[in-house]
Amino acid sequence: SPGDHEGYMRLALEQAQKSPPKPTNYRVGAVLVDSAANEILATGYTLELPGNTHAEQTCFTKLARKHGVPEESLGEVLPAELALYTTVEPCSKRLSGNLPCVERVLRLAGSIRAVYVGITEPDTFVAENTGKRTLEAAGIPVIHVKGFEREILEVATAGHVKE
Ligand SMILES: Nc1nc(=O)c(N)c(NC[C@H](O)[C@H](O)[C@H](O)COP(=O)(O)O)[nH]1
Ligand SMILES: [Zn+2]
Repeated sequence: SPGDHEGYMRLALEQAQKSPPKPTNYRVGAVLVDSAANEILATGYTLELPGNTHAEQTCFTKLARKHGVPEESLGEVLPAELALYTTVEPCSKRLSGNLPCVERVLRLAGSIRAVYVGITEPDTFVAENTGKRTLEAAGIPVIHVKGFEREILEVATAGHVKE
């Protein structure tokens, strides 16, 4: 059932499968959950919204629009007990120079209480993703939901040239 960690990660993987394959990023899916109400607040997948957009970023953009606030002030209008599920851990650096999703999660640290990830980021684009350390230092645990690693990696890298 979607009410448990595996259920939400499966939903995030279903989102990732909608992402158009590209050699320069991963196909990622994310689900933002109000864990107190056990309700899904938003879903997102890489490139769902126009521009070079990430799955997690998309969840926040959608909610900001829904609440009529800029993404930076989303923390003021969101419920206080959220969980972010993302198939690949949030980025700590983006080769495009856009704001990493770890920074976007940190802005919502009062609401997002935990981040659930399917896999850590491979080192294809960024040698070392420092997101888990950064988030946990801010009091946001990053928890690995096991069992989807092969499927998530296959979907994430579908646009990459196979060696
Ligand atoms: N967690 C996560 N969600 C995404 O939706 C996505 N595309 C990535 N990808 C991480 C990867 O490190 C960056 O995609 C590259 O660093 C290129 O950066 P851009 O995406 O062009 O800003 N990671
Ligand atoms: Zn990102």
